[in-house]
Amino acid sequence: MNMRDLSKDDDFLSHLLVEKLGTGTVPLLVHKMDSSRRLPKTDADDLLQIVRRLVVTKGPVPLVTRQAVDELLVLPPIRYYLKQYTQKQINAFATHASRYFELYHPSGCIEIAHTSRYSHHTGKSELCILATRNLAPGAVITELKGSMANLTDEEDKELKRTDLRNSDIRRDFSVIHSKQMKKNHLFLGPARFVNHDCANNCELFREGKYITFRVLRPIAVGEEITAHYGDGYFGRKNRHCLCETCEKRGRGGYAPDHTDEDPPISSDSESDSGSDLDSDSDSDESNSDGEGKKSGLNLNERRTRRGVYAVMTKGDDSDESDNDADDGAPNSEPKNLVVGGEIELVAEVDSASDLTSLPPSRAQSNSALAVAGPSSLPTPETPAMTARSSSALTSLSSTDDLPSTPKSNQSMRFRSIIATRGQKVKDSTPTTAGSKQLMTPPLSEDTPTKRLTRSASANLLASKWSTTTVNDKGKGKQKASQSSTPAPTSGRSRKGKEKESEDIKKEEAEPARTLRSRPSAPAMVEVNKEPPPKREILKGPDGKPLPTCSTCSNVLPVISVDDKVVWGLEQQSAKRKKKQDCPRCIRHFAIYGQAWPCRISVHGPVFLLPTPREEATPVDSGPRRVNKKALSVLDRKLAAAAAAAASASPKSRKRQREDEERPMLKRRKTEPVTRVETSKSQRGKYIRGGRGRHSLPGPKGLQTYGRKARSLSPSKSDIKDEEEVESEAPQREEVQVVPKRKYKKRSSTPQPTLSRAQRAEEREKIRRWLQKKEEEEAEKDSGDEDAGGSARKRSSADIDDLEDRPKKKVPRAKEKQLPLQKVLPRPSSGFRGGQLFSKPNPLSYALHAWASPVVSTPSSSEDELPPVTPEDEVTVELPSDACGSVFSSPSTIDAFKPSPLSFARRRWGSTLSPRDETKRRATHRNTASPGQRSDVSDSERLFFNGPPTSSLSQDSADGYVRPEDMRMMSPLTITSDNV
Ligand SMILES: C[S@@+](CC[C@H](N)C(=O)[O-])C[C@H]1O[C@@H](n2cnc3c(N)ncnc32)[C@H](O)[C@@H]1O
Repeated sequence: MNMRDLSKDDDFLSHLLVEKLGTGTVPLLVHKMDSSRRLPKTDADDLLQIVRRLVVTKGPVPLVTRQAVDELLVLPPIRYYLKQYTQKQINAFATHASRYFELYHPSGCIEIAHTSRYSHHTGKSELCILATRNLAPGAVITELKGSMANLTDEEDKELKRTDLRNSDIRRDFSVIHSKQMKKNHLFLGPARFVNHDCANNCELFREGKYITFRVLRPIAVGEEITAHYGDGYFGRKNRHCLCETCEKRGRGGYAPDHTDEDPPISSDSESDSGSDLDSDSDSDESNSDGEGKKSGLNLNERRTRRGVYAVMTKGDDSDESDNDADDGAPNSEPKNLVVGGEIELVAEVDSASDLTSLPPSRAQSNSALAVAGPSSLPTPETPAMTARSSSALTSLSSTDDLPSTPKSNQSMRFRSIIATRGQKVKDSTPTTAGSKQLMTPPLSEDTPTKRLTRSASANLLASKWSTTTVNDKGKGKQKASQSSTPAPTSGRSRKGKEKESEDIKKEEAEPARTLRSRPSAPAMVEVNKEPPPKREILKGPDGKPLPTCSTCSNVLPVISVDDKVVWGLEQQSAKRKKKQDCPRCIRHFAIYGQAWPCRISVHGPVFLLPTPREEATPVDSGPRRVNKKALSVLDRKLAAAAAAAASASPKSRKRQREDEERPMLKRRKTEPVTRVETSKSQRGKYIRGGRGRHSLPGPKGLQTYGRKARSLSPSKSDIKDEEEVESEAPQREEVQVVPKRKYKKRSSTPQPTLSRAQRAEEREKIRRWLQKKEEEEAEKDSGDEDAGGSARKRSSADIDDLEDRPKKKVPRAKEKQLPLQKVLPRPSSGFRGGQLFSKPNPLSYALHAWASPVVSTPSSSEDELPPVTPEDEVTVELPSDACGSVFSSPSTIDAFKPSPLSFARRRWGSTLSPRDETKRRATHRNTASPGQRSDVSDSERLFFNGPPTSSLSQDSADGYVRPEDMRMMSPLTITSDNV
C-alpha cells in the first residue's frame, strides 16, 4: 500500500468512523493527513446503524467486522469515493475500515475519546485511546491496530515538511522507523491515537502481520492507553512533554523552571534521544520551527515533530519493495517486521524545537499518585480501580510517583477539561498563573469506583470480567508471569524509563521467547470490593460544584476546536442543575444502548434502537436460502393457483386479467393512501367501462397493433413492456421532457435483457408511432368525418370488445350530439392508459369509457383535485409517490386536455398540488434517494444506490448507479488474514 492511498483512506475512514460517530454536535475531531481534502458527504445515521448492527451481531469478530465493512462499502458516498479504485485498492480500504470497525466490537476494550491533556495548550482538539475495561499486564490490545505504508524518500521528506499556513498539514501522523533499513513507514489507523507518556502503560509490538500494543502494567477503566514515543520527541529530554507522568512529577512541560525556549543544542543532545535516530530526522527542523521561534508563542503548533517513531532493532530488515504486492492484502505490513522483531519507540531529537507557550507548572495540578506508589497497598481509601496506584504490579517507584513539587492528592487519570486558547494564553503567562483557575475549571477527579457504583451495568461488567484481584499480589504476579512477555512487577525498582525498556528488550530478545496467543478477551484485574472512597466534590472558581457527567462522574469537559468552544460552556450553564452526560458517555450510549462503559447488553444481542431503515435492511444481507420446505410450499401454492385459474368463470378471469394489468397499483401498498369515496347519489349513475384488453404497442405491438391474445397469466416481459409504455405514455405530449428515472418494478425478476440503448430506441419508436397516430387523429377530428366513419374504421376486434360493455348501447347519434366537455377520468379499476392507444379517438373513447362524464368548467376547482372515481362507495388507493413523481408534471396537471394522454397523466398524476409536488420532489431528492426508501428491496437498493457520476458534485449525488458502477458491487474479499 502506498502512502498516498493510506493517508487518503485513513482521512476518510477516521472521518466516517470516528468523527461521524460522535455525538452529532460534538464530533471527535481527527487531525487529518490532509485536512484540506474534500470528503464525500455521508449520513452519520447510516454509519451509526452499521456500527450498531456490528455491536449486536453475534459471531466471530472478523466475520462481524467484515459484514460491517460490506455494509459500509455499499453506501453511495463510499462507492463514490471508491469509484476510481482498483479492486486491490478497494481491498486495502476495506481492511483499513475493518480496523476502525473492530474498535466498536463489544469484545473490545478501548475507545477513542477526547482528551484535554494537550489541547489546553494548543487550543486544538486532541484525541486519545481510553480503556473501557480493566486490563492486566501482558494483555494484547488486538483491536489497536494500524496499517502501514512504505515511504519513499520524497514522501518521507514531504511528511517532514511544515506548511506554515496550516500547521496541521503533514504534522499529525505516525511513522514507524526501521532502524536497520533506515526507512520509515507510515503507520495509520486507530493505533495512531495513542499518546505519549513518559511512564507508558503499553508498548508497541509486533505480532505476526500486525503491529499492535501490549499492556505493561494494570490499566483501569477510563485510563488512557499510552506508549513511549522516545526520549526526545517533545524536545530534548521531552522537556515539553505534557503527559500525566510529567505532570505528576513536575517535569517536562510542567517543570517549575520550564520555558518555552529550547536550550542551545549541546554536543550530547543526540544522546537524549538514543541512538536510533533517523539520520535526517532534523533536517527540516529549523524550517518547521521558524515560525514558533519568531513569534515566541505559536498557539497553532501542535508540537508534533514527526509522529511516532518506532524503530525495528532486530529482525529481518531486508528491504521490502511493495509489501502488498503478493497477496493483494492491503494491510500488508512491511515484511521486514518479522514476528518477534522488536519494535522500539525512540526519540527524535528536537534540536530546534519551537515548542512554545508551555505554561509553568500548574499550581492546581492534581497528583494522582500522591496516595499511590509501590508501597501503597490498596486500602479502603485507595480508589478501587485505580490500578496504577493500587496495583502491586505497578512499575513506578516511589520517587517516580511522588511528585517533586507539591501537588494536590487527587487522581487525575481521566481528565475532561479542555481549556480554550484564550485560557491557554493566560496560562502561559506566569503572572496569570494564579488566575488560571478562574479561567479553567480545575481538573476533574477520576474515581473509577464511583463510576462503577453509578452504573449497575458497569458493575455487572466488572464482576463478570474479574479474573484477578489487585490485593492478591501472588495471583497478579502469576498472571503476569504466565505471559511470555513478563510485565514489570511491583518489586522491581524502576531506575527510569531507559532501564525499564532495556529490561523489556532483554526479555523479549530471549530466543526461547514465544509470543502469547491472542487472548479472546483481554485479561482483567478485579475491582476492589472495598467501599469506594467518598468522592470529593470539585468546585469552580465561584465556589459552586462543577457539573459532572451523570454517568461517568467526570467533570463535564469544555471542548474547543480551533479556538471555538464547541461543547461545554453552554451545556454547563444551562444544565448545571440538570443531569447531564459528557459527550463520551452520550456517544457510548448511542452506539451500545448501554451506560458507559458497558458494551454488552444484559438482555443478550437484541438490538435496542431499531429504525425503519434497519428493518428494511436486514442484518443478514447475504442471499436468502431457499430450503426444500419453502419450495414445496411454493409448489403447492402455484398448483392451487393454476387450478383456481382453470376453473374460474370467464367473468372472474376477466377480473383477474384486469388485476394483472395493474401492477403499478399493487406495488404501492406502502405509500400514503388517499381515500376517495363517492356519494350514494352517484351510485348507479355510472356504468363500468374502459376495460380494454388491448395490448400495448410495445416493441412487438408495433407490428401487431390491435388486439393481442393474452395468456391467462401474462408473462413478466408483457408486464414490463406495458410498464414501459405506460411510463412513456404521459411523455408524449412533452416529448422533450423525458424522465430519466424510470420507476423500477419491485420484484426480483431479472431486468430485461435489452440494453439501455436498445430500450431507448424502442421507446423512441413508440413515441414516433404515437405521435404519428395522434396526428392522424387530429386530422380526422379536424375534418368533417363523422363518428360513424371513425367507428367503421375500427377493427372488428375493437368492436367486439366494445360490444361487451354496457356503454355500447349509447346511441351513436347521441354520442355525436355531445358537446366537447371536460371529462374527468376515473382512476378506478379498469381504466388503462394503454388501451387508449388502441382507440385513438379520444372523444369517442371517452364517451364509451365514461358514460356520464363529469363536466366542469376550465376553472373548476375539480381540476386541482385528484381524479375522482364515481363508483359506488369505492375506495381507491391513489398513487402518490413513485409514479406520481415520475409522471405528474406541475405544468400539465392543471392544463387539462381531453386526450388519452391527459387521462393517463391525470390518472397516474400525483395528488399533490404543483407546489407541494415540487417541494416533495426537492425533499425526496435531499432525504431519500430511491435506494434509501424503505419500500425498495435490498437488491433494488443496491441497484439504486449508485455513486453519483463524476460530472456531479459530491453533494449532488443523484444516487443512481450506472452499469459501469456495478464493478464496485463485486464481492469483497477480506480474508481472515486481512482482517
Ligand atoms: C500520534 S498523535 C496522537 C494522537 C493525537 N492526540 C491526535 O489527536 O491525533 C501525536 C500527537 O499527540 C500529541 N501528544 C501526544 N502525547 C503528547 C505528550 N505527552 N505531550 C504533548 N503532546 C502529546 C501531540 O500533538 C502529538 O503530535
